[in-house]
Amino acid sequence: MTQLLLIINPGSTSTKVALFENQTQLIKKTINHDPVTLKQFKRMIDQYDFRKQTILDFLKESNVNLNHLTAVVGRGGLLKPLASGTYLVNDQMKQDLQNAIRGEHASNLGALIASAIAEPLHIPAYIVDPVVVDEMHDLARYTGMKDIQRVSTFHALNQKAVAKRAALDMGKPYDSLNLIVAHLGGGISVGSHQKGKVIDVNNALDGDGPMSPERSGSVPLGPLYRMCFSGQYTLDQIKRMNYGEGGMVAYLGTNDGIEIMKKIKSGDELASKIHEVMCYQISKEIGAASTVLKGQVDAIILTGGFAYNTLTTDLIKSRVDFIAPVLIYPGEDEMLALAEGALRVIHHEEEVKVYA
Ligand SMILES: Nc1ncnc2c1ncn2[C@@H]1O[C@H](COP(=O)(O)OP(=O)(O)OP(=O)(O)O)[C@@H](O)[C@H]1O
Ligand SMILES: CCCC(=O)O
Repeated sequence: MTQLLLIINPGSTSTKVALFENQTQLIKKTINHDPVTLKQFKRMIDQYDFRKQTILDFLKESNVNLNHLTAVVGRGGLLKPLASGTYLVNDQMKQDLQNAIRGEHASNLGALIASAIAEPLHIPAYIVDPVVVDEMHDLARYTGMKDIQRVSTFHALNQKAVAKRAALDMGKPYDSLNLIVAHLGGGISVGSHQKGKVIDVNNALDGDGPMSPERSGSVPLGPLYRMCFSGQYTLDQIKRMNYGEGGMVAYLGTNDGIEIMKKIKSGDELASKIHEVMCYQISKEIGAASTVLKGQVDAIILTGGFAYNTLTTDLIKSRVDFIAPVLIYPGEDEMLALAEGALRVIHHEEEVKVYA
């Protein structure tokens, strides 16, 4: 039977919308949001009406008859730690997202907008592999500060989708392989996939791991806490140095990979240096992940927007290809992964999970 699925993927800089007939993408649009427009909204939830309207406008322009939809699928946000899978959007989930119980992120809007569109049509809304998928082993949860625990927050949807695609291309089941997946997007996460489970990963949102186009990644704690208590900065300013205004954008004034590549090609030495620093830090994180997997690594996978750049992938490759073959899957597979997650539960191949 034909299933018509509306897919909604809110990112920090854009909202991606697609319509799938079963596994076939019929239409897709990436609606890029002007940073000045987004800056007007204090909290992520304040963007709800704006983002929802842009989606509805696109569906109207594309003459999509909403009455023909079978389900709406959104990218899942900062919820309680969850097992990988497809979840029905329910009241508890919506309440937790509205209250941002685990923090602010654009993906928090995925379930809320999906549900608002699905409810009047009396069809289900789902999320798949939200950013809080937690398969971390016990050792990875500890830090040297007794009161601080590491939590799993990463590009779970794309990391899982691309790892499964690579496994298919390698002719082996995903759960028989050890893979290191580095998602190189606006944020950067490097996951250690051990036989189908992401047993360790840097927290891409919370100042852990390599710097990224718009995040600081890990910094030494001493200078950071002295800054925090110097009286010169507000909490909000410090947060922005870590998230949104940290990393490449702090040095180069832009988080746009294409613009950064243009700068490098035109001989901008600072751009070239900072790009090399980012690649060095990503390589170090991959090296660390190889110890998590005790050196038994079948492949290293580079994915996300920055994996389109051969300059980036070559620099990383030159430092890590002694560990395992490096495979490049540029961009993301998130829209198909969302559609497939919903189809698996619609076809009863997998049981739908309930958020509590
Ligand atoms: N062809 C390209 N060449 C260089 N950089 C690119 C290219 N395409 C995208 N990028 C860069 O990749 C980054 C975004 O990657 P991606 O879409 O994977 O991000 P994300 O973290 O999933 O989410 P968001 O889009 O919300 O930042 C941006 O810095 C973008 O400029
Ligand atoms: C938490 C993963 C998503 C991101 O880094 O934006």
